[in-house]
Amino acid sequence: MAPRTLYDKVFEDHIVHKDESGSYLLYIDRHLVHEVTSPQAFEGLKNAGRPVRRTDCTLATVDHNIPTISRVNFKNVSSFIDQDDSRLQVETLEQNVKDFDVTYFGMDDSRQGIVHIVGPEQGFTLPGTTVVCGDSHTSTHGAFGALAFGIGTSEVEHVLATQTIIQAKSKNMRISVEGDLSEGITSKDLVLHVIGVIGTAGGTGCVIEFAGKAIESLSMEARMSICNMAIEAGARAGMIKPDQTTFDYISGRPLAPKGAELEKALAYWKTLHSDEGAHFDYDIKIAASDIVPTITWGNSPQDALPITASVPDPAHVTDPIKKSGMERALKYQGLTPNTRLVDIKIDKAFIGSCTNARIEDLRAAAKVAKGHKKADNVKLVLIVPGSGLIKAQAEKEGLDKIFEAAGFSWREAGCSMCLGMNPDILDPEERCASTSNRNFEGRQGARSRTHLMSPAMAAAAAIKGHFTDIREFDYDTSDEPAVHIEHEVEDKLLQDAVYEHEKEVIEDTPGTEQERLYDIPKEPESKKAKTAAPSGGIDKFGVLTGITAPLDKANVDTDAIIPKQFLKTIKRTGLKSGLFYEARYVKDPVTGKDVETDFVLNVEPYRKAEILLVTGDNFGCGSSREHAPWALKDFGIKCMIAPSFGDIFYNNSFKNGLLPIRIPADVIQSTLYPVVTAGHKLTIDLPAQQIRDGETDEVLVDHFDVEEFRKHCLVNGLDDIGLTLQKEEFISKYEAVRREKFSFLEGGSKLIKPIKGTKKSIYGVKAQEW
Ligand SMILES: CC(C)[C@H](C(=O)O)[C@@H](O)C(=O)O
Ligand code: SF4
Repeated sequence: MAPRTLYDKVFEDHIVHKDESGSYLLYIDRHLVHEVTSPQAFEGLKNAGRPVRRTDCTLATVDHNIPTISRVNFKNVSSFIDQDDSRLQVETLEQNVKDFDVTYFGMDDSRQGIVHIVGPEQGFTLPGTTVVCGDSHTSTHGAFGALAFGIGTSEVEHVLATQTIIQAKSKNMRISVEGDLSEGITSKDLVLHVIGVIGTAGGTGCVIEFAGKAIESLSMEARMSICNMAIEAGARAGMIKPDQTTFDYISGRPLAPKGAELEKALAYWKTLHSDEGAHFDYDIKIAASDIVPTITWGNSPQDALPITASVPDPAHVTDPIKKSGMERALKYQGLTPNTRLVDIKIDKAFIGSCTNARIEDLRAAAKVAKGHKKADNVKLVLIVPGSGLIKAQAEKEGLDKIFEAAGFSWREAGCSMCLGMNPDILDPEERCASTSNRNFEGRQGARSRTHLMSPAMAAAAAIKGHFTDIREFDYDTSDEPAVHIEHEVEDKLLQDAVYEHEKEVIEDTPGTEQERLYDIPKEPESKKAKTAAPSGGIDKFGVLTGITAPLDKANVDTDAIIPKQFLKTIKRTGLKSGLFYEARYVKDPVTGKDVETDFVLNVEPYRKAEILLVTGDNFGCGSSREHAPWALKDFGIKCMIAPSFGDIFYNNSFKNGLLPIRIPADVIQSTLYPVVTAGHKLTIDLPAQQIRDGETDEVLVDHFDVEEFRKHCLVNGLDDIGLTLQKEEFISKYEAVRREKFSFLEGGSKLIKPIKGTKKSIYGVKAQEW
């Protein structure tokens, strides 16, 4: 057999079926679910009378919408969450997990937390598995050597119904970080540096394997931070080969295999590495010694600079798209070119998110905060642990006390100010030192200004009141040992906790030990997918002649296409007014009402545009929110043309009957843009894969690429869940083989019983006082 990459191996081990057009049906081992991207998927199942195929492969928690204030008085979601739409989304999930028998960690369960923290923490995420979630940062789980990627809501429904996903094979990219990281340099600096080098579109169409000595010497927490941000480099997924560090992390976790099954798993996991001589489409080398403390200045994660640098000056940029992008970012961020980064003052700091809210991150921040107080100009420092268990662990180590003594605010677990779907947001023009992963316009609140950095750097900025080079920070080293917990001690704590919890589960579960641990709970025959209703169908796409709106911008993220406040709906429609909301409206200072700007879609004739012609790369990057294509569709857009698209957005568009077309930037500039700006419509002929001038019928693009299977579905208006269910025979066959070969994956989340209402932490300490 030819040498294969880590990605090739995991991909190939999950192929259920390959059709003639070259499209694959992949089996999904682990499906994580949260409240924002699941309501419409469960609704779809209900409408079609479909069950969740593998409840044991599905695990749900709640994270985006929940307040992070103390839960001392928590009774239930209805009385605890004030915001109506947030409450509705959480309540809808709670109803759905009951209706579909999905294991759920709710707000009264100390295992609740950010979905990407909970999966690994429970041992649900395992090497060599396929992991999906309706969330772009699912790439996090790739740190275990899993193939993990974000999906849209239609795909969530597809996975719930069929336990499979339709996929094209991505390209292989390797980023090797050679040598040792310098003292004080963290995984966050490393990943920001990498994105600064390859750009936010650098990984488009690829799965990135992070390799090299610097990566291998990192802890699992640090590896997760890196894979977490692979999506910010535009990649489909990030992966790191599993090794002893991985196996040690997994061992003893509640859902990890045990005994003979663990031995069997280890034998397989040890084969998961790229073979000598395996082919990589792109092979990038980075010297670890080049990496210094890194922070972002603009509105894209690629706007990363060493802390020793100054704000860039657009006067030195020649490329017109880059120059105007830079000018816009500087204006938005309220920055003056050539100001030293260390001279920029902050208003708030946020230490949290699925990138940096693990115990190691909190320890790093506490080490900096110890013995200090936040600066007077800093109004708020939010410390938001990634899960209830991390919170409990931090409290056991006394980190909460260190933070409180420094004047920081110690909170309950959730996504919090990373996205601000809950009440934790910045006020307009406030500047935040943030450990999250996205610095998009409006990300942390309308007109908010975000700068990404490591936990230690964010804590140092909070103490000093301005960005600070952590290498020059004055640590209170005399107290350091009190904060630093030896790994062995920590591991022991975790092991005890896990076993204690597991005993509880096993005692409650009938059957033999082997059955209890490894058997899939039997679905009643009547609930099997066979009963599924026929395909629902999508709008057909044939030949479209439509008004085409030009959009002269690169890296348009899905946060910009549809901001977070519109994600709280539990429906797929009604999003028209939210489309490009921040760009289309400004608030009238007197009346407080929305007033239209001169954004292209507010101008005639583009109010009736059906096609969007984007000149810059990477349209629809970032978040997996399917609300972006829903909003475009609601507006009337049916086709988007751009040099490249964010992977998840590209997929989501097809699922909704929208056609994204990739056309090289120079062809757009030289051929399409002049026709469109001259006021001509375009004709998109999908069957012929051609673009013509809508007025003269002149052929402008003789051939554009589109995968055969996607074209087939679009032209015929086919719903792919219906199509996949016709492949039941292949799915069952794969499952039979999987039961033998990967027996250590059986049982999944059903090995844990929901312990709703429990006040007990698995650490055996009083984690929360509710
Ligand atoms: C809500 C969800 C769709 C979104 C994502 O996909 O990333 C969110 O987690 C984010 O970080 O923007
Ligand atoms: S990126 Fe932020 S909002 Fe998205 S899952 Fe992670 S913590 Fe939550």
